[in-house]
Amino acid sequence: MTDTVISVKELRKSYGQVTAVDGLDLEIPRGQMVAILGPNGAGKSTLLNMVLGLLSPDSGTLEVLGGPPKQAVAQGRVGAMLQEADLVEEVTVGELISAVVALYPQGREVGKLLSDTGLTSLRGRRLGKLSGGQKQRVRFALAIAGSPDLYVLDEPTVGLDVESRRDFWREVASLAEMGGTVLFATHYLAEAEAYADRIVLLANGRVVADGSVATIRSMVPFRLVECTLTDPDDGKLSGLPGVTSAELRGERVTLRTTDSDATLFALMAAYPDAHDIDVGGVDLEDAFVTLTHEEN
Ligand SMILES: Nc1ncnc2c1ncn2[C@@H]1O[C@H](COP(=O)(O)OP(=O)(O)OP(=O)(O)O)[C@@H](O)[C@H]1O
Repeated sequence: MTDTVISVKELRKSYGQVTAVDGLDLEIPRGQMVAILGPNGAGKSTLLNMVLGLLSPDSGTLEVLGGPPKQAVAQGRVGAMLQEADLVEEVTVGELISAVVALYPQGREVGKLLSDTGLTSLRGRRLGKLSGGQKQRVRFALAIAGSPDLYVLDEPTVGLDVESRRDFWREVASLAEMGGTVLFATHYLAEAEAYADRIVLLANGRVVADGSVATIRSMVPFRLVECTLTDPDDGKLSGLPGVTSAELRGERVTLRTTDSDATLFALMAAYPDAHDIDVGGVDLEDAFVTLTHEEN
């Protein structure tokens, strides 16, 4: 059995004049939890739809579980949760989930599936009567109903409240612990930071960064120096060695710098009363903005 779950080489897809995926290479091994990040229009959904066999590439190769995506999906080895997938309104949660579980050779036990996805109390309710977040939980239950090898989740936590999000990620982590491979797209960077083993950052249909959160953060050649000053002066701070930008919020100052040592020495000389000083790397959000802007 192959240990590569997704293998993508030189993948391209355009819609008329718009190039959505532009020569993408990606290998995802079994058991990895991979977040696909990128600004609006970066090509995330197009990539996921090709992985699910819903869209055909224009060129390049794409294999899922060692064969064409449609084959892996037909074998029930891929579970998907798509943005705003429609649900039949008239049937109840229990009826739908039982019917879908029965389609799979390795369908999960319905009662356990309902409790794992927080749907037990909604079992008898018609889908048309569910709230947006409850529908999202049903979509998740459908994605995991067949105990697939690969989970493809497109913005899975949109519409979920704080507690449901936490429960959702706990469940996804347990799927990965049991050897499942998870590929998810999200705009919630904190979720990617907390749960992904690996981040693939897309911009304009290309991979601009690929690695752990720490790797992605270290790709940005800036550090942040934060401190509290009495009477900070924007112009003076921006002129300190290494500083590329200064942000002032009252007396709290954040300096972006390419040379934190030089900045710090100059800062202490210019403002001897500087206190509560923090020096650190950029966070994932800063790295995201910097790396995707460079691409543009
Ligand atoms: N059916 C379509 N017809 C024409 N253009 C499309 C179609 N679907 C997507 N596009 C375009 O392809 C590009 C990539 O879109 P895609 O939906 O893959 O991006 P995304 O990263 O998922 O974006 P978002 O974060 O906004 O969901 C965008 O420029 C988009 O406008």
